Amino acid sequence: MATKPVLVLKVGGALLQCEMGMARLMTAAAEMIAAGQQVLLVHGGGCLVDEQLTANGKETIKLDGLRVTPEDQIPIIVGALAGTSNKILQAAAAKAGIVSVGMSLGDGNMVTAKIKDERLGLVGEVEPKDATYLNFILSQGWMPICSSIAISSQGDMLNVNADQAATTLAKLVNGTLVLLSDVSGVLDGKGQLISSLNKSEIEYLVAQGVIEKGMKVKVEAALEVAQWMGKPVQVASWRDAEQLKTLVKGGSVGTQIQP
Ligand SMILES: Nc1ncnc2c1ncn2[C@@H]1O[C@H](COP(=O)(O)OP(=O)(O)O)[C@@H](O)[C@H]1O
Ligand SMILES: CC(=O)N[C@@H](CCC(=O)OP(=O)(O)O)C(=O)O
Repeated sequence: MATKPVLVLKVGGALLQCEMGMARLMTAAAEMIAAGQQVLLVHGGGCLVDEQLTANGKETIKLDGLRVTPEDQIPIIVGALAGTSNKILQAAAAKAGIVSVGMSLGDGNMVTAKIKDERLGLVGEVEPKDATYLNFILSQGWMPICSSIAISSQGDMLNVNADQAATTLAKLVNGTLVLLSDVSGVLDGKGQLISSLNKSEIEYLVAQGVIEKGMKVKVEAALEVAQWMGKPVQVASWRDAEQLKTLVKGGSVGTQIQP
C-alpha cells in the first residue's frame, strides 16, 4: 500500500505565545501520527526575534516582509529561532506524547543555502538537497521540528524566512504543505476569508495592497510550491480548532492556493 505524503505543517511565531494554541496543535499532530500520518513541523518565531532584538537594543528593518539581518544580530536571531522557539515547541510536543527531534535547516545535509540578496545581509535562500536524515526520523514515527536557521557552505549562519523554509522541506519530501498562521487564511479587503486563489488573483490582490507583508511572502511561497508540485497548498489558522479537526480528517482548510 502506498504511504500518504508527509504532512508538512508550518507554524508562525505567534503560536509560541499561546499555550492553548500549542496544546491544540500538538494534540492534533499526535492524533495524526498515531493514525500513521508522518508529520514534519517547520516553525518561525518572528515575534520572539523582535522581542530579543529589542531587549538587546537592536533595531529591526523589514524589506517586503523579510528581516534585514546584519552580522551582529545573528547570535540573537539564531538563539531565538534555533534555540528558544525550537525548544518551546519540543516541550509542547512532549506534553502531547509526541517524540520529536529538534533541528534546523542546517542539519543532516537537508538543504543547500546561500545569501539571498546582499541588501538583506545574512538572509538565506535554500534549495532541497538530501532527504535521508528527515526520512529516517519520519520512518521512526518521530516528529521533526525544524527551525529556519541554515548554514552556507562558506560557514555562515543564515536567517531564512520560515514560510520559505517550509516550502523547501515540502519539496524535499514531496509532502503536502499547510501554512498555519494566526489568521483563518487569506482575507479580502473586507476581512472575509477567500477560499481559493490562483496566480492572477494573487497578483491582483498584491498589486491592490490587500495581501501584504508576511502574508505576501507566505502566499508567494505557497504558490511557488503549489506550481512545483501541481497540487494546492493550504493557508489556514492554528487558532481555529475546527480547522485543525478538519485537517486531522484530511480535509481542506482556510485558503487553497491553486497551482
Ligand atoms: N490579505 C491578508 N490576509 C490575511 N493576513 C494578511 C493579509 N495581508 C497581510 N496580512 C498579515 O499577514 C499576517 C500573517 O503573516 P505573518 O505575520 O508572517 O504570519 P506567520 O508569523 O504566522 O508566518 C497576518 O497576521 C496579517 O497581519
Ligand atoms: C529572513 C526572515 O525574515 N526571517 C524570519 C524568520 C522567522 C519567521 O519567518 O517567523 P514567522 O514565521 O513567525 O514570521 C525572521 O527573522 O523573522
